[in-house]
Amino acid sequence: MDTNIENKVNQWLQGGFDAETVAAVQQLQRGNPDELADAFYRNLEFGTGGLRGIMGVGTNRMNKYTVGMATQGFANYLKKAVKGEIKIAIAHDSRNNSRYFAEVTANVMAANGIKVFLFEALRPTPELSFTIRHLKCQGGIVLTASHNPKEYNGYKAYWDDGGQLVPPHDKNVIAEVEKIAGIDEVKWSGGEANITAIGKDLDEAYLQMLKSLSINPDIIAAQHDMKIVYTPIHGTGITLVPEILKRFGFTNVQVVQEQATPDGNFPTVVYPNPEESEAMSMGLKKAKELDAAILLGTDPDADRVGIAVKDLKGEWILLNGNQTAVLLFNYIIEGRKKKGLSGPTDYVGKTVVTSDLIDVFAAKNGVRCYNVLTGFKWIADMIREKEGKEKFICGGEESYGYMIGDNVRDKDAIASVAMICEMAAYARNEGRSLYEQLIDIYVKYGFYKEQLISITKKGMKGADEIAEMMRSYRDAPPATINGSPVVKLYDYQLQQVKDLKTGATEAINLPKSNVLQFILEDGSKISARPSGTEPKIKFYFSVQQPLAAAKDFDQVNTQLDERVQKIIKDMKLK
Ligand SMILES: O=P([O-])(O)O[C@H]1O[C@H](COP(=O)(O)O)[C@@H](O)[C@H](O)[C@H]1O
Ligand SMILES: [Mg+2]
Repeated sequence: MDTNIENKVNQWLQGGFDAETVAAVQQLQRGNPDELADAFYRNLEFGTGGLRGIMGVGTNRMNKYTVGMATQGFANYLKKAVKGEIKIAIAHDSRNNSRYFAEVTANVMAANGIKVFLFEALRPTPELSFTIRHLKCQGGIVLTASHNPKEYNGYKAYWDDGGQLVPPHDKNVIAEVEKIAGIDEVKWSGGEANITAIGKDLDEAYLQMLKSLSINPDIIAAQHDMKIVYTPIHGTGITLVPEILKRFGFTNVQVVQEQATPDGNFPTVVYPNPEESEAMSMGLKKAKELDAAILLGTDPDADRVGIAVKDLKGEWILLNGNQTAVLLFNYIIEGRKKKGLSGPTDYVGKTVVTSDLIDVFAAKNGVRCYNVLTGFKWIADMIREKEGKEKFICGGEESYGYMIGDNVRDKDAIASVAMICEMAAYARNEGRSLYEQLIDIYVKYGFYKEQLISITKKGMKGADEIAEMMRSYRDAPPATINGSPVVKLYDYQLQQVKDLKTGATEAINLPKSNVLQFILEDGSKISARPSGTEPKIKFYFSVQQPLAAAKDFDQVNTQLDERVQKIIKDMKLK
């Protein structure tokens, strides 16, 4: 065995870990050397969304010790970076061990003399972001692995603006964590008096803020009985989604009862991820039965939301994250304009792998649109940088995350559900459906079609394979894809975009990231990047074409679909 792994394993066998942990390590040693290597070959790292890993023993797993060491490192850094009193807020989702890890985190922070506001029970991630700002904390943590499978848990870490850690703070926290030689350097307990339970008051403040986001409350009043089906998929959404819909004025909200109870085993789904059609199937069934206007489903920590609506033939379809983002951004931009709320410095934010249709209609409406790297923390980072200079309106990304206004600095499914329902009510009031609305946008600005493929490659070996795939695309980019020449190559690792015809290069003004984008002569765009939260490599496809009239929708839709399939085939991804 690798000596690095061996050393770490020995440390866990001898270093004062509890008997149960030691026994579990020994059992892996005896029965499952591959699993043992995977559990110890590296330390859990801060990725796109903080720490995330499978629960179990080992340095590469989520457990009391890795959570405790991360927290001690975070505490050490906070103490160095902040002058005066330090306050932090802590929340958790419905996963197994989330409450326990939240208590471990609270105890370690408190034992370090930090004042802790700990939510009394599960709450949505965006509420934690709001709470940091509301209570003027210097940082915060949510114990959640978001939409990952049930074996996972995670640790989203926040700074004083309510956004997840970005450089230099993320690197600095990690450096502090790495300095911790062993678990006896962690202050596990002794500061209990520093912990204050929070709950209802924060809910109230957050809900009131959300209510103020409504653009057309009068239209909701007219359409209050629009039938809405909602599923929290056993997560935290149940704590606030029904309540915000009520406060927005909706009176006909049906919750999918079988998925209403928070449960870390997510017993009715394979993955608690609204991106997966399977996770939405129970909701869909109910929406069909009730002949609802819209179905919405949120992930366990209620920061992402998936929706389903009826298409032109009256069949239910799940919209992807780009389609929802397009509808939502368009509603907010146009709605603000109509209400006289827009201003000269208005801007929206999205990630580089999110539909370029948003850039197009934002520009046509006099709103700036900025692109950042994947990860909502980059949208939050941008807001902080532009604070006082430009006005943030909304943000979003293809992976079902949206943010409205800047009172929360992470994606917010509570706000999104309310706004999406308002948008559906608005369309309904005009005698239109959201699907028709989407087609109208395509006719006006161009038909953009996107698809995502994720290839799962688990463990140490999988990570190497993913790195190798990226390396070979980088070293030998394809000359053509689906018969169309690759004309531009964006390499975010090199921070440069290269015109492959002239050889000219331009700088990309974003932090380094392992992302590649191929732009084809026919306007198609293919992006590749390793996921920062799951053992996956992700490919994003985007094709486009003008749409002359709504009646041509089916035909152009088929053509664009075929183009995507051909690209996928040509790249040998299926
Ligand atoms: O997982 P969440 O919902 O907390 O969300 C986090 O991870 C998602 C997936 O990232 P990746 O493609 O690197 O796996 C990102 O899109 C999102 O911005 C980030 O906040
Ligand atoms: Mg989530």
